[in-house]
Amino acid sequence: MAAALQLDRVSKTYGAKAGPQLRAVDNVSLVIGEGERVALIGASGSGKSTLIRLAAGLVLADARGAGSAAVHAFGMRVQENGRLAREVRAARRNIGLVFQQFALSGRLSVMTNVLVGVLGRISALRGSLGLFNADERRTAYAALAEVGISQHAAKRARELSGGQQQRVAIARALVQGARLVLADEPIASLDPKSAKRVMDTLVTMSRDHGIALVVSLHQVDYATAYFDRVVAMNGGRVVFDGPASRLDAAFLTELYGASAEELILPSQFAVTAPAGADARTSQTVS
Ligand SMILES: Nc1ncnc2c1ncn2[C@@H]1O[C@H](COP(=O)(O)OP(=O)(O)OP(=O)(O)O)[C@@H](O)[C@H]1O
Repeated sequence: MAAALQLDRVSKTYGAKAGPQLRAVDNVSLVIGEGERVALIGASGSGKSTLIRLAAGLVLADARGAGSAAVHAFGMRVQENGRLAREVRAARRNIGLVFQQFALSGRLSVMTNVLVGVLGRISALRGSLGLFNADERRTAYAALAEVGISQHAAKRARELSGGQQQRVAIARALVQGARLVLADEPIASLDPKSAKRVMDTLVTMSRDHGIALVVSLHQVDYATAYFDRVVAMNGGRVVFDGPASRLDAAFLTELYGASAEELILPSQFAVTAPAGADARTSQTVS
């Protein structure tokens, strides 16, 4: 069975060759299994967003010679050797994005934003005219109900709170039929209650539909409460890949440096994962 996501020797260097260069991601190889849930943690600037963008083919990896750097999703090539693959569109159909920057169209209705999820499956003409059929509308409404915001279906997306907008993006991924969801800091700038709601929704979606989930997070307590597997980055490299239970305070303090206190110790609020979300359920971080 092909992995949901496979990164092979992927690096990303920013900056012109002549000028100062910064290696945001440094030779990362990673395999995420089907239905697996992984939290990506690390200090600001450690490369989490760049890695997620590389996985989605939104950022091109450094070219390093034939076959040396590649990204595959469900066995389909996303990019290879610094170029987008020919089959990238097909590969992306399996990948749902919950990103702040690629969020919603604020002036369109919540329903229409969710229906964008079907665009990969219907003709460009029907999509551009917004001619969605009754079945597609029913599916979109069901997805909104599943994430708990169907009552807002007719509102403009910009009228919703940040957390509700993230849940619209999750509904869009469901309608898309995504088998892997990449969420880049989905709870950054949300209040604790909304953050928990969004995390609950993501993990429940993953569990109920067998969707693999990769979530970058600033807050370590959410990573340990919701995820079995944690990947930690530092300076563009993967410095830890294993069960959340193996993360200890000394490692985390080193990982987060000066910001450790604010991000790890002590938590201002208890983070409790939904029942059965993962191995470390109902964990209270103190
Ligand atoms: N488009 C870009 N051009 C130049 N440098 C970039 C670009 N995007 C990211 N970087 C740099 O690459 C490094 C990694 O950034 P990235 O956003 O991936 O880190 P991050 O771990 O997601 O950080 P944060 O938690 O603050 O979002 C940083 O030093 C950042 O300044």
